[in-house]
Amino acid sequence: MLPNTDFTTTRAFKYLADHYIDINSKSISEMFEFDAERFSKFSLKFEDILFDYSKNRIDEETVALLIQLARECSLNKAIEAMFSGEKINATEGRPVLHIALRNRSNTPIFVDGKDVMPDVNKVLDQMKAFSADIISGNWKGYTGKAITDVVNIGIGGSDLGPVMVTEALKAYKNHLQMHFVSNVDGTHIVETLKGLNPETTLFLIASKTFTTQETMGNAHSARDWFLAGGGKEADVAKHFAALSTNSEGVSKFGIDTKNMFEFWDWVGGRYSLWSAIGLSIALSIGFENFVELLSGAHAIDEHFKTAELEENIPAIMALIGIWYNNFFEAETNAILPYDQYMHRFAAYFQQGDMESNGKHVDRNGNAVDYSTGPIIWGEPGTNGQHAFYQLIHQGTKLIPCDFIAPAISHNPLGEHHNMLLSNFFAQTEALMNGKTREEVVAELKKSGKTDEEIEKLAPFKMFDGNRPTNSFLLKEITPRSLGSLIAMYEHKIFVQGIIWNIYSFDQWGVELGKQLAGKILPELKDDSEVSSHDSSTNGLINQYKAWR
Ligand SMILES: O=P(O)(O)OC[C@H]1O[C@@](O)(CO)[C@@H](O)[C@@H]1O
Repeated sequence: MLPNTDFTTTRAFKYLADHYIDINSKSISEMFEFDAERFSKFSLKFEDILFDYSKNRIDEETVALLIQLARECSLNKAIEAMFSGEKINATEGRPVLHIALRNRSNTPIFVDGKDVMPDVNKVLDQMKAFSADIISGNWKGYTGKAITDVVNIGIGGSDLGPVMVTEALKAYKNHLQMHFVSNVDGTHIVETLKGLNPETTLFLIASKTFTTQETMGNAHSARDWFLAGGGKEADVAKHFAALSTNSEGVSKFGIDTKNMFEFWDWVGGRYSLWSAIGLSIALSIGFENFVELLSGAHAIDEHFKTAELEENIPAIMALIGIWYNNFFEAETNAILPYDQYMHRFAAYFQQGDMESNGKHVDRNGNAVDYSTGPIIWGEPGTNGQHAFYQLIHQGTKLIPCDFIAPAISHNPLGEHHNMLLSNFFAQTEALMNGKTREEVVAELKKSGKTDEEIEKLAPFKMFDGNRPTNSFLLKEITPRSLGSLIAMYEHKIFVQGIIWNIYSFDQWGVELGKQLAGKILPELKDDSEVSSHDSSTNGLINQYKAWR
């Protein structure tokens, strides 16, 4: 069982509340001034990833108290419970074992007395063979042509992970054109299928439950498109595969279950890219690179399981996040990858983090009286600098930021990477140091402004600084390093959920909207006036009917 501690009643919490006053009496830049060793004290390296957390509003006492907090919340016991297959997803009665999907050491992991690894490896072998067939052109469509385009149809965890990884690892892609359809808005599938040839298109219907409205709607439309384009019912098996836990639903849809790649209910949707859901990744970058991705994540799993908390990167990430979330009342966390290929990384962790820890009830079923999951957002650098960095630098909200960058670009072009990285380094420095009034006045004087102009302008050009950031510098974004980075964030989410005493692996909050949509859909079938809702919903529906 998971521990069940109210972290706000721990001694560490009380000490941290007192320490908050102390840490606010000094700035990050002052702490650097007084400690030449600060960078080495507050940075960790894992293989070719440097995690620098020194530009935070912390000192050694902060870190010690945060680690004490983790200990008082029995974090290590919780880690052990997850890795040993305990049913820690208690409201669904399931283990949480995405770590088994990438368990490259093949140590047995038991669920209900059965080692799951043989099944995991069986599906990996099936993915390997299938990927090789498609990539090599051995697999032929109904007119005998090789597959050229792959369309993954899925949403949430059945889309965001494959999209993020295939984009982040585009430098490793082969000749196959990858497409992703997720939204039930007809535009998404219509625009995606434009220009595709049914003879050479493979559809992956990615759905853990095989019941999700958007995915099933798009899957049926894809099949209609295929049949309208010349395919026959008998040809569906050559152009459709399913990635799911629901074999009954798959065969009911008409997909040959030999083209079904199964996974299990102990894989959460937002943690499923390592499973059969990752088939589009393997098709795009090759199975060997997919295994490298798994291996990178597995290396972090071992690190997370064994490293002392003081050197445990996911634990430190999580604890610093709790420091800002629960003591500085920071409501959001920005993830800012300085790499264009990583443009969907923040979006991926919007689901990963917010669907895991966006909870208001603790593990006893009681409403919490403290803040839980942060709002995750972000865009690649340097674009964000021209969009929302004004608020991060001079706004009234504290926004802890994670900056991520590779030292080596996959597209070295002149000075571009130096320009990109100069911004990566400068932004965290600027957020920390700010700009004092004296510096502003000196600058304005030098530019020839009069004293009166300086007096007027100075307040607007000052930066109070002391705005915290983490920096992740990767040697290069490779399948392995990306796998490690994703796993770091996954385990950060786990640690925060344990300390907030919430269940991070169910998602009951997504059900109500779906239920109400299911009630409204039949009302939209005809043009009769609707009056079964509040006046706003009735008004909106009836205007929709009048206009459509
Ligand atoms: O993979 P599937 O079963 O189609 O679910 C898709 C997504 O829908 C959810 O909102 C759950 O309903 C996400 O948790 C999940 O990743």
